Amino acid sequence: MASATAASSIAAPSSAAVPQHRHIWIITGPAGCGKTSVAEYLASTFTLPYLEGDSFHPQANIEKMANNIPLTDADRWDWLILLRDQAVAALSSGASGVVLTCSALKRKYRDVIRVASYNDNNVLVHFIYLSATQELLLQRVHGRVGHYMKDSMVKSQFDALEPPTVDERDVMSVDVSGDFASVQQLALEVVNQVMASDAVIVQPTQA
Ligand SMILES: Nc1ncnc2c1ncn2[C@@H]1O[C@H](COP(=O)(O)OP(=O)(O)OP(=O)(O)O)[C@@H](O)[C@H]1O
Ligand SMILES: O=C(O)[C@H](O)[C@@H](O)[C@H](O)[C@H](O)CO
Repeated sequence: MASATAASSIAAPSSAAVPQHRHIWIITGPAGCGKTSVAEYLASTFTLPYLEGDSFHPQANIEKMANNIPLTDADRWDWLILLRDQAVAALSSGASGVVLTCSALKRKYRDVIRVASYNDNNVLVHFIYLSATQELLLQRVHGRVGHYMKDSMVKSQFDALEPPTVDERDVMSVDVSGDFASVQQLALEVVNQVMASDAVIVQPTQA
């Protein structure tokens, strides 16, 4: 039978896993892949600020998309730089990480966000790419109500898309063909893996 002694009943100070970096988590993929629900889930699970990339588009971009006109590279540059600046600002305000949604369809768009870590060695950028077929996203966008982006725009998103390649080592791909709960679980596993590899174990200082 275990018996607690006076000495063993005093809890020893425990070691702690402390992240070495601050993290920008970008949830990416074409319209309708589920960026919003994954981002909200991760932000609430890890208590991080959440930036909805679409809400930073200038009105001219929203009007184009609402009128079924795909954005060009020129339409996106300033928006991408603004998203990067907003993410960096969230970290500068003291957050240990920030979750950002951004379609980031092309490699050069992802490169714009990557600059955040070139400018600050304490910052790591990670892309969680929500992978789906065009057919599935057509169905999901078709079923969505009250959004300016209609299913007629899904094809143009895939035309522009440059799916991340294996040499983009900061990208983790998540298959979103499952239901909400299973997609959220896959995204959670990805974040947990990165956080585990970034952690150092800090032993408590002895009094
Ligand atoms: N795993 C899922 N299973 C079923 N439906 C889903 C799933 N994920 C998202 N949806 C639905 O698909 C639609 C598109 O999802 P959502 O708006 O989150 O995508 P998004 O990537 O944020 O899109 P956008 O870039 O256009 O803002 C929504 O109606 C959402 O409820
Ligand atoms: O780069 C783009 O073409 C845009 O960011 C789009 O992806 C939309 O903002 C989004 O899909 C809204 O539905």
